[in-house]
Amino acid sequence: MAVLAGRLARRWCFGLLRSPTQVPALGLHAGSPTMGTSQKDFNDAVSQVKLLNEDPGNEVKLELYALYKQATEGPCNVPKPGMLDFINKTKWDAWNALGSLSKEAARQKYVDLVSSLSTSSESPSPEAPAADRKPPEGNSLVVTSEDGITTIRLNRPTKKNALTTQMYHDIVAALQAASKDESTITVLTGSGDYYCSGNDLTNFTHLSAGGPEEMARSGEVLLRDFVDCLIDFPKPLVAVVNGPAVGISVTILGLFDVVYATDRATFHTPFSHLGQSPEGCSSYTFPKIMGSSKAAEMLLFGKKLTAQEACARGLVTEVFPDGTFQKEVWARLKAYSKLPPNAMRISKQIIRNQEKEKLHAVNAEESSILRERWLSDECMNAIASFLSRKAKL
Ligand SMILES: CCCCCCCCCC/C=C\CC(=O)SCCNC(=O)CCNC(=O)[C@H](O)C(C)(C)COP(=O)(O)OP(=O)(O)OC[C@H]1O[C@@H](n2cnc3c(N)ncnc32)[C@H](O)[C@@H]1OP(=O)(O)O
Repeated sequence: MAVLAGRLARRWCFGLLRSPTQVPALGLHAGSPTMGTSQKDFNDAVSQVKLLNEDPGNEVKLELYALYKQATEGPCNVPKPGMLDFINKTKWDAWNALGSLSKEAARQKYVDLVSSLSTSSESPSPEAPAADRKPPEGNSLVVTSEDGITTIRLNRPTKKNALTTQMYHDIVAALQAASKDESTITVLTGSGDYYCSGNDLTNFTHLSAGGPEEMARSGEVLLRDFVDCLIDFPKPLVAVVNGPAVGISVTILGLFDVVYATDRATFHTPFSHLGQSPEGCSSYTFPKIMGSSKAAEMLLFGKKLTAQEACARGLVTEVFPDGTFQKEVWARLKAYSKLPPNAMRISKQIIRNQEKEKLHAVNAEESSILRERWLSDECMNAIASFLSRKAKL
């Protein structure tokens, strides 16, 4: 039981805002009276936090962090971290927002907040049976080949299949292998309830020695190579959109040959909200597919489309009821995979060759503009906001 509680506490502490309540010893005498709440109550609450059964989410963790700092050190008295130090800046903002709240009031609020959370080191919830457990996050990409179809499956369901930098590299490698293997059709799909929530926003927190400029430069190269690989992919490429799709997972759909979607899917490109700009050649493919004003509604204003709307606009080939989606789509793909592979390959080549150069030029330009966007205040503020859990799409 203690082991399980420890494991849960550890998982909780290694979240996005790392150990917001992992703080130095209090240095106060347990039991000394304070206004309304005793120091012992406060110390007990600090201990209880580590035994929470469920992750209370980053917003609550941030609040706990800020109250703890206020209760033990008083009003925020340290310099504001730099704009790119997302996590520390977010924590600083939360502490600073408490203004001149007294230490006693902060202790009381901390104790109240902890007691409102479900705390139980005594009765941890039992482990889910094997069949109900979430798949491990280790294998973020699963590639299989069967019945003439190579399937590249995004496999980070607990993160809504957000794309880490490693996954971009792995998808490129998988596509390169698929272009040479025996299969006739290649499919991209997702595990769990989402197709993909787009670029993993924590990619922006992995600063290298070269600082933000270097990070943006390597991001530009990664993005350009990833999209180039889709432009050049020689076989029929099909997206099996098993749930909502966000950001880059939507924009690249214009480079797929066929897009099948469940009626549960939505298509969202919130670039302006994120201080970013379109990629995946969507600044070219979307106006071509749906007309310039419908494309602008998506790419400038971030209008989220239902699967039916995306189909009406030509971004999606066909929509299926969620209940029969997998069965119907895979049956159809299996039948298509038996068509003569060379004929399909040559037909794709003729279609793609009409505009291959243009697509590569668009990709280079979009990637270069994004590199500048990533260094803008608008983009950094949006990412900091997501990381602090204040903003959701
Ligand atoms: C400079 C280096 C860059 C290197 C990369 C180069 C190439 C990139 C080029 C492309 C650039 C941008 C294009 C885009 O894709 S922009 C779109 C980015 N995506 C988002 O903004 C989506 C953010 N997520 C959300 O708004 C919501 O999570 C959701 C998708 C609407 C789902 O909401 P929900 O309530 O159903 O689930 P939620 O609890 O929020 O999510 C579960 C856990 O998953 C985590 N998560 C989801 N999406 C992302 C993401 N995109 N990045 C990181 N993490 C994500 C979420 O934080 C939850 O985690 P936890 O349980 O709290 O730990």
